[in-house]
Amino acid sequence: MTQPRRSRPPRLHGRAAGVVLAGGSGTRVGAGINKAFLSLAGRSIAAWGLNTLAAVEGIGLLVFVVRPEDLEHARFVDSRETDWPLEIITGGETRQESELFALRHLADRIDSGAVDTVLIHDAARPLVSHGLVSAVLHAARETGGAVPGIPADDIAAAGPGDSLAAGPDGHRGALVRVQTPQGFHAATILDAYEAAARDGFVGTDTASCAEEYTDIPVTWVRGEETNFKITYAQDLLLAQDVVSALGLRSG
Ligand SMILES: C[C@](O)(CO)[C@H](O)COP(=O)(O)O
Repeated sequence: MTQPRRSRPPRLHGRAAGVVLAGGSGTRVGAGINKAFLSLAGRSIAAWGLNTLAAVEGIGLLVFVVRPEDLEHARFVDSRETDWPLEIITGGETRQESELFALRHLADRIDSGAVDTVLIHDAARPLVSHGLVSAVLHAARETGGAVPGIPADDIAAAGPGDSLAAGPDGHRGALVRVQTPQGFHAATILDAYEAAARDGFVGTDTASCAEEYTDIPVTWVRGEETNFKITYAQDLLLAQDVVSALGLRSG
């Protein structure tokens, strides 16, 4: 059931921009529509992450990246499921291209200094916590780039180039399972994506492009097991269980 629409406070302050990516087909979940718009405890999967990012001090605007065929769904999320206005744009053929389009959408505000940091998040990770978004934002502001990660203790060894620069709890250089949101100094990551576009580079996530095209020592903060990505139908069932077990609500 959809929540009643609430009035939108004239809030958006802060120089960080949140970007939520729902530009893939998201069909492996097998529901016939993009998983980002499936319902999780009364709101779309995408709305959960959007509302969490919106609540974080320092995030001043939200860009929601969707496929052209999902624009109607996105407008519904904007008008009925989030309290803050979304800037809805259409993405590209790949994640890399969708990120590029989001950064270009912000380019004027990045150039003017109105946006200093960008946090890029998967719509398919609805249960990211306020604390984790905040931690990534703070770390990104300190170091230029930060991602959430969970040490992959079950993997025996990390080869050179497989690891991030530094992380918490003595896990420096450890191999980690990377999540989102991934936060970066805005002007640096915009330049990186423009350079990558010129080269035809296609990375797997924001950190991979940063590692290829910037000198930022991408650091990581401890991620959360509950911040898993919904890919298959069973992931949605798990998310529903987590929501009810932890008594979570969106917005
Ligand atoms: C960025 C990411 O969430 C890291 O785990 C993951 O690579 C996203 O994959 P997707 O196929 O672009 O959703």
